[in-house]
Amino acid sequence: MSPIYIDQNEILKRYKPIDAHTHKGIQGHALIIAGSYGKIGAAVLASKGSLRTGCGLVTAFVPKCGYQIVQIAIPEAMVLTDVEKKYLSAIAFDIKPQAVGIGPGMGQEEPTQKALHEFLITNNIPLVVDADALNILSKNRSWLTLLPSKTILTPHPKELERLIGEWDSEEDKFEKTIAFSLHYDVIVVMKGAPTHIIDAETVYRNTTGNAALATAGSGDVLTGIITSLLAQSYEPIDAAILGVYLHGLTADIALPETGYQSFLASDIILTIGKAYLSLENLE
Ligand SMILES: NC(=O)C1=CN([C@@H]2O[C@H](COP(=O)(O)OP(=O)(O)OC[C@H]3O[C@@H](n4cnc5c(N)ncnc54)[C@H](O)[C@@H]3O)[C@@H](O)[C@H]2O)[C@@H](O)CC1
Ligand SMILES: Nc1ncnc2c1ncn2[C@@H]1O[C@H](COP(=O)(O)OP(=O)(O)O)[C@@H](O)[C@H]1O
Ligand SMILES: [Mg+2]
Repeated sequence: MSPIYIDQNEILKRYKPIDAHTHKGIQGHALIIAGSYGKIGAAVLASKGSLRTGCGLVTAFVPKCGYQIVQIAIPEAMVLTDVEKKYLSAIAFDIKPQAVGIGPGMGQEEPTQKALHEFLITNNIPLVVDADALNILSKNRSWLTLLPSKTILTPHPKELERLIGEWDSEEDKFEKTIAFSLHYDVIVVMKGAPTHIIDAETVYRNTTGNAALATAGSGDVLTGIITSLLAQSYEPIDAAILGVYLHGLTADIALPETGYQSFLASDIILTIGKAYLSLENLE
């Protein structure tokens, strides 16, 4: 297994500069399904990450307790609420998003597990699956076959272990993840230092990012970034590659100002603009 390095060359092959005549109606609508009582912040971080990455519209689907929080934290986002107060129990919406990001801060209550199952049975919108949605799938492995082809899964190492089982070496970890990607026809973003992306037998290795990203919510923001790119019509593999690269690049750009310790997940969101601008300068 020799990886393809995700560097400036790989990014410029994939990056699509903005069309001067675009408008919010064709710039992509991302739906973020996330949050539970005490973890509405995860929905806020993912939704804000989506908006800053350039999709035209973002809707957050959250439990009722998240309504005011998201509206106040992000006036640009629209909010739909579940019937339940503290957790998700029935995922229903009458909008037509081009991509859905599901899982950050969602918890694993029984009704939430059922809601995810029912959503997956009918959903055919391109999907990013993270955090508790991954943990629920690990507990209900037969539901993995319901994922649309080339769904993007974004596990951190513990979530990956829950999905593929324990590994006894790095090589074994990659072999198991490749087998998983092939079996379920999904893209696996193996988050870490560095992050690898597995698309069937192809392995990509990211070249951006640093230890400043070891902070609460940085994965939630990545989910928002990749969902936004997917909503903007990037192919799933390109959304995963560009998303992971931009996410890491924000930490590299911000580091001289924040240092490792004081960097927050919100700084990723604030620095996405500079990360994009650095791509424009490369062209
Ligand atoms: N502000 C918020 O609302 C936040 C909500 N969050 C949500 O909280 C829920 C729980 O997420 P967690 O990831 O904390 O819980 P998990 O139980 O999935 O993961 C934590 C465990 O994984 C291990 N781990 C994590 N990253 C690792 C790495 N790079 N290498 C080795 N081990 C690693 C940790 O040591 C720990 O044992 C998720 O739904 C998540 O989205 C978190 O993102 C934190 C912020
Ligand atoms: N030391 C590190 N170097 C580079 N990237 C890191 C490091 N630690 C964490 N990250 C990145 O930060 C993100 C953490 O995601 P995750 O663990 O899901 O966070 P959370 O669930 O709190 O949002 C991943 O994208 C991971 O690759
Ligand atoms: Mg996470």
